Amino acid sequence: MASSVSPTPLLKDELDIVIPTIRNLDFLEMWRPFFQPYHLIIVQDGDPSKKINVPEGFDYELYNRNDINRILGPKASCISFKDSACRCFGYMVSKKKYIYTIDDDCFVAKDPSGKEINALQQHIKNLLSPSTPYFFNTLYDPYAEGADFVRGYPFSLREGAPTAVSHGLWLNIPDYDAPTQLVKPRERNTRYVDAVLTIPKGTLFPMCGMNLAFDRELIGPAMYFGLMGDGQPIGRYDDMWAGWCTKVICDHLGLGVKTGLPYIWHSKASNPFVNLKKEYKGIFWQEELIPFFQSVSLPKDCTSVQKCYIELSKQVKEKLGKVDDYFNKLADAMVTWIEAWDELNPSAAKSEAALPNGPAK
Ligand SMILES: O=c1ccn([C@@H]2O[C@H](COP(=O)(O)OP(=O)(O)O[C@H]3O[C@@H](CO)[C@H](O)[C@H]3O)[C@@H](O)[C@H]2O)c(=O)[nH]1
Ligand SMILES: [Mn+2]
Repeated sequence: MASSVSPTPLLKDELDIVIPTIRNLDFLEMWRPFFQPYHLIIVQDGDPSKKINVPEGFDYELYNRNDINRILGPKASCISFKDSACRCFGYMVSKKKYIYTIDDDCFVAKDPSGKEINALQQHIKNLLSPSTPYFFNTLYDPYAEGADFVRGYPFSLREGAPTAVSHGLWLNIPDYDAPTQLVKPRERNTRYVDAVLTIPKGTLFPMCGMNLAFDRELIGPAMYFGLMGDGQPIGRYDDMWAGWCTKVICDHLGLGVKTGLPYIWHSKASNPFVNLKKEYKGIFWQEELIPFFQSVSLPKDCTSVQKCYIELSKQVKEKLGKVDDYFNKLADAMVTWIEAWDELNPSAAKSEAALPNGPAK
């Protein structure tokens, strides 16, 4: 039987919540019932002299730009400034097995019955149950209560693959790109789709960083949110870049990526004109980036996330450096990120991915 009815463990000592912010964190009041047991890692972006108020009763550590520069020294150059991409610093300094990252304009959503959604609990459920990247289950998540593998699903594949990423969605303000926001300024997402899907092996997806959880030990070093914001020619492609790198590495290492439940309520539409300026180059660059990631092949001796990521950075430099010099800088920053990661996580740096590479190709 694929589904299990045991209660979802809290994992309160195994999971950190990472929040990038330029605002006060009053949104936490609404999440208190779900987030209070957890340790928060707050990455304060922008002016480090600004005081960020954290509501009473939360256990947290807060890092501003001065802290990032102090901790990483010259390697701080790989952490974006004045962009939510800075959140990946929180992934690096965490010591926990799991990460949940959420934006400070995301609130508790309600399901169609009116019940408040504990997004964190659903992400934990998603991460603790296997994925099915090698064969699509038409009844969606076979490990969910009340579901299973359907007839014709090979029994040899029903053990599934370890889940590395749980990608949640958003009610109200959808994560649209600027052109779509401009054309449909009043569109709101009111559709609650009660499904969790594994993204099939060999398929990329647009990963949004607003409501995202992942197994830091399985895939953490791939979750670099790139060079965005101040001094960079592009923004709002931080999570996209991380998602494309993560997916090709998950496919290579035999790990799964899920998308769907849980929903959060995204309350604030960012300015579409500001977003257009940030996204502009990305909108045509991605027509070259996607074929690149679709054609990425990682050698068999890339048996750890770090080795995969370094190999990927070489291919980025070789194949995307000619698209724009930005990708030469990004490829170098990818290496700096891994160096910084391994410096802050020395024990993990030595561990190899002890995971099957999925069924023989
Ligand atoms: O310079 C900044 C701007 C914002 N933040 C913090 O990042 C998140 C997201 O900010 P916001 O909600 O204003 O922006 P969105 O357009 O909704 O962000 C989504 O789009 C993508 C941006 O790359 C990403 O998937 C989502 O984050 C908030 O917590 C801000 O406080 C920041 O740190 N620095
Ligand atoms: Mn937002």
